Amino acid sequence: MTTFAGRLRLGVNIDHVATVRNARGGAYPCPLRAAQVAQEAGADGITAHLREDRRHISDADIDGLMQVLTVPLNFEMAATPEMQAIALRHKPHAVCIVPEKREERTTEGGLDVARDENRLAHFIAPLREAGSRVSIFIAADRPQVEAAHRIGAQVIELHTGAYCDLHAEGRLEERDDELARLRDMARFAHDLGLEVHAGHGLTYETVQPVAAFPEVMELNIGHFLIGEAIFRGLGPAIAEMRRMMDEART
Ligand SMILES: CC(=O)[C@@H](O)[C@H](O)COP(=O)(O)O
Ligand SMILES: NCC(=O)COP(=O)(O)O
Repeated sequence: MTTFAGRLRLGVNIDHVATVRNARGGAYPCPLRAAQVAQEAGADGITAHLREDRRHISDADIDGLMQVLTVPLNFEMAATPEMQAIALRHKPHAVCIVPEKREERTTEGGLDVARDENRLAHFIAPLREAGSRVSIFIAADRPQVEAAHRIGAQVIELHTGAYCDLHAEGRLEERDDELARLRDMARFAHDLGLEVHAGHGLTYETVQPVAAFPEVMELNIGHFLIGEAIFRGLGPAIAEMRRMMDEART
């Protein structure tokens, strides 16, 4: 039987507060302060991606988040020994394994779990044993969902970047096709027993159709909210996203 538990959670990604800070190399704006504001504005969790090149979030940011957060940390990382050691030291609530390329501007696609199944199964086992929920960031692609399930992940996060890009480019038929793929894979993953999250590139214009999928338990949203904070402040920007998510779910 299909069951859907709890309200849709909002994870606020604070990476790009660190991007602005790092543009000048100083201490502000402070990602920890952003996390605290996000918590107060209704974020159910904080997401931070410690990239191998440390272009935004730093090791010290992760240390600080582990100390100050009162909501769960979703620690995004590449499947490398260095990142595994950091995750095992901190034991965050959740670890989301993402693909990473030095030359990319942002996370361009989902992880190819199907191609790297054996290695990834061994890679995530100790993270699960340490108590972190393991999530895999993938495209809306059935073989990838099946492979994520086989390796023992508890969660998948569906990459919504393609859907959002197609919307921004006005390619509306293709956008709707991608949205249909996201909906089908959310359903399929849920029926396999995986918890389903989604995120990347979501905005006020694109969030509601994804928030309306009953199988989706969490959305992770960052870049747009940090940009919107310039105009209305971080707390109000998050509160409006929260309101739109709730509206889509009713
Ligand atoms: C994995 C993911 O979607 C987010 O971490 C997003 O990538 C934000 O970080 P970047 O902008 O560095 O890709
Ligand atoms: N995993 C997606 C995420 O954390 C937020 O992505 P974005 O909203 O910064 O593109």
